[in-house]
Amino acid sequence: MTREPLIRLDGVQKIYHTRERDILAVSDVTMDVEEGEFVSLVGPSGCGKSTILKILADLIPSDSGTVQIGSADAPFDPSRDIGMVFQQALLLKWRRIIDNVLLPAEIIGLPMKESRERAYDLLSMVGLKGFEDRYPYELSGGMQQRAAIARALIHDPKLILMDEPFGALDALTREKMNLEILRIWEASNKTILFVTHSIQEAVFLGSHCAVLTAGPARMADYFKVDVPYPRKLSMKAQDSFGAYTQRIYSLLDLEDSSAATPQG
Ligand SMILES: Nc1ncnc2c1ncn2[C@@H]1O[C@H](COP(=O)(O)OP(=O)(O)OP(=O)(O)O)[C@@H](O)[C@H]1O
Repeated sequence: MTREPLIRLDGVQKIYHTRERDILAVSDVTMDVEEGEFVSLVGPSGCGKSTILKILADLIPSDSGTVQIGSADAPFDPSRDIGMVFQQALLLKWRRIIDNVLLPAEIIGLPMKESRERAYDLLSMVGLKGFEDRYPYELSGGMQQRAAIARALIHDPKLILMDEPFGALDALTREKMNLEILRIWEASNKTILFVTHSIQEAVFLGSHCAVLTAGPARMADYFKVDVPYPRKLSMKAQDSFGAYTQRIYSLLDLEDSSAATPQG
């Protein structure tokens, strides 16, 4: 028996209606995401990446096509089963780190004793053991983003949506966080959809890559990245890795499209 995908998008389209004009933000996005996958959504600014995450989070409706998350056997409730991480950590500056991590649990109304224990475990998992009682201003940008990741995991969601989570970090911290997020993904067994502008980051992290193009917004490709985990930064120098980044450069018209590309 084949397992149903966690997410099934089929012909999804989104048009924003403004006073001046209609904006085709997403045109015909089709993809299946199996539980436990790490899917990178890569593309230029304005190609509709955030719009896709908003549709998945049930924050906005799509205009046509099918959006299915979960199944009759495994129902999915966006308010409980999704954790979100944004470009900015968005921690409440008057709350200690532990209390920031506990915020979604408080909002949903989860039992506090168990949640507090889980928050300590998560902060340890993201490398913030010993920083539980600090305030956000006492942490670096990378540490704040780790706290935001712990907060996204506190209610044990099935799906993590990450919108350019490392976009505001310096290059070295970003590479370190790339390794961290893979470690957290492997330890937590979650399904992750990860939006990025960085082609290198998309390939390095993803078990699959969805490539979106702007003008008009459309899904140009969806392929499996056949590079084994655990991934190491040195893998970026491998031919197979380069072939995947080349494939995306070609799709985005950033490179000579005659270069060889792997089949996914
Ligand atoms: N609420 C809105 N009303 C009108 N247009 C919108 C709205 N939100 C997004 N858009 C437009 O839809 C298109 C896709 O936007 P979206 O934010 O999804 O792109 P993106 O790929 O996430 O961009 P970026 O990488 O710059 O964050 C853009 O042209 C944007 O201007």
